[in-house]
Parts: sequence; C-alpha cells; structure tokens
Amino acid sequence: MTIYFYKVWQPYGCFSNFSPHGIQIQGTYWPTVEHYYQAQKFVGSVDAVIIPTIRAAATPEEAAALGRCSTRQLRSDWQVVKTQVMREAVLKKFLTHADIRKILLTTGNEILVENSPTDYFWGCGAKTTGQNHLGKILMSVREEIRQSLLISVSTADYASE
Ligand SMILES: Nc1nc(O)c(N)c(N[C@@H]2O[C@H](COP(=O)(O)O)[C@@H](O)[C@H]2O)n1
Repeated sequence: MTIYFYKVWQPYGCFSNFSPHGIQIQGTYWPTVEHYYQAQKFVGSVDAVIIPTIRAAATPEEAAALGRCSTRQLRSDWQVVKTQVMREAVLKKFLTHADIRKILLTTGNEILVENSPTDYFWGCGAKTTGQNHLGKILMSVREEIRQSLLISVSTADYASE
C-alpha cells in the first residue's frame, strides 16, 4: 500500500520537510529541513546575505517564501546539488530524532509519496505523474538506516561471542 504524506498535521506528517524536527549540520542548527534546504540555494551566490534571515524565519512556510523569491540569485550549481543537499538534511533529521525514525522504519517497504498538488519534482503533483524525489530520498534513507542497524546488531553479536 502506497503511503501518501504532505501537510504536517496529516497522517505521516513527520515525513514533510516542514515538520518541527531540527537538525544540526556542520555546527549550525536549523529549525526544520525546509529552513536548511531553502538557505542552501544561496550558498556562494551574490544573495548569500539572506541565509541568516532564512535560518531565523519563524516558520518553514516563511523560510520557503524567502527561498522561493524569484528576484534573488540562486547558486549556479543548484540544479545539480539540490537532491544531494536534500538527502543529507533528511538523513540527519531521521538520525537525530528517534521517534520519527521508528515511524519511518515501521513503513517497511511501502512506497512513500509526497502528495503535493503543485510540486512535480519533490512530489507527485496533482496528476500523480511527478518524480517524487522526496519520497525516493525517504525510502533510500529508510534503507540506509535499516542497513546500519543490521550492521550494529551483527557487530554486537560478534563481540559477545
Ligand atoms: N508549499 C509547500 N507546503 C508544504 O507543506 C510542503 N511540504 C511543500 N513541499 C516542499 O517544498 C519544498 C520545495 O521547495 P522549492 O519549490 O524547491 O522551493 C520541498 O521541501 C518540498 O518537499 N510545499
């Protein structure tokens, strides 16, 4: 059964980048994955001055609005790096917060889909034909965490022999 998620207050809302789960990356704290992701758009660009304002945004919606402002200049490699930027942040989120890591792991091998009506890159879009990159990242993070748990269990077994 495919699991659809989108808004934080809906089922599986903790899979949304807008969920209130902070992350620390390279010594800097970000209130949500969305704050981090939107700020990374401007690293090294002439508009990098906006980064602290995005980090301090009161809500992820506000951070997204700042990051989506079309008059600011994005970093030149954004289209190349954005999926890796997102994966790093999503992995950090689920490594940091045990409660939502458990929810992610209990989805087993189900397909995860960001049910965004507008986003055909990170989500499935209104026609459900989108690329669903956020869902794909969540499934790949789920697998990475599962494998690392298997390795730590087998290492502990080995050490106790
Ligand atoms: N508008 C909106 N509301 C939400 O609750 C969402 N979860 C999203 N989706 C997220 O928007 C981000 C993409 O932003 P850009 O279009 O690249 O600026 C990404 O985090 C999606 O998961 N959107």
